[in-house]
Amino acid sequence: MILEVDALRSGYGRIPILAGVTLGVEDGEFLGILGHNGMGKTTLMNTLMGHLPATGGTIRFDGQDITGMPAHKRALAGLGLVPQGRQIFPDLSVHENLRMGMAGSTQEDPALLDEILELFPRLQRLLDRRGGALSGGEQQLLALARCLCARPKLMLLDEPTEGIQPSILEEIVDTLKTLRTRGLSLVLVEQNLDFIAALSGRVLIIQKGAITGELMPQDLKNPETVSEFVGMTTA
Ligand SMILES: Nc1ncnc2c1ncn2[C@@H]1O[C@H](COP(=O)(O)OP(=O)(O)OP(=O)(O)O)[C@@H](O)[C@H]1O
Repeated sequence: MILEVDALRSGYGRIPILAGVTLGVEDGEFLGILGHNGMGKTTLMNTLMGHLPATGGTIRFDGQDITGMPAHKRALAGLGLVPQGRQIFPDLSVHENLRMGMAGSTQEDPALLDEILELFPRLQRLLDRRGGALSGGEQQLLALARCLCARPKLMLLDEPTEGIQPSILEEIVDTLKTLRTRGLSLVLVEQNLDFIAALSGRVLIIQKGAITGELMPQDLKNPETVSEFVGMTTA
């Protein structure tokens, strides 16, 4: 198992948000976590990455206990986060943003850059453009590509579909499927049912900071199941 999370707790100041999350991700698995606004998805991602301290429980990644490890060491160990809202550098070019993703290594690796641009042909044509001048979907592609520049074993992906047009969503699904064939593991938190169903092998439900159920991706096509488990109504 590449990730084992046991009874994980965290929050903001004295406000508890994660109330004991337990989950596991197999090597090469794509795990979806579905929940609507405010249920703790981003808090979970930030606690796994080490941007928020755990107040209880343990996180084991790739054979070691990383619960108290700082974020940059988790990144070196092979954990990558694509944050909600992308958080690319708006004043740097696409090329410079990608180089920032390689910051853990001492110099630019041209072979790695070529490998990544092959996965994201749209970015190839935009290399000199400022990050801030890209569309929302292009920024999401850049955020994904930048994360891959650190060669993560497990990628944490926080609501990538927010504000993105359908054609780019399809591109993102295809690219992630290619990465799955190359052995990447993924934890995807989302509220977009189609996107999470297209990529996940299993889907956990998060409600009020706890995992409350597990569905198979095909279950998400059934509006009754979704409203029963997630409290969401499908459009
Ligand atoms: N910096 C913060 N300080 C205090 N409370 C916060 C902070 N960030 C988030 N929260 C609260 O924590 C809870 C969980 O938020 P979180 O962002 O993890 O949810 P989410 O499932 O990712 O939702 P969304 O889709 O809206 O991002 C919410 O009640 C939110 O108001």
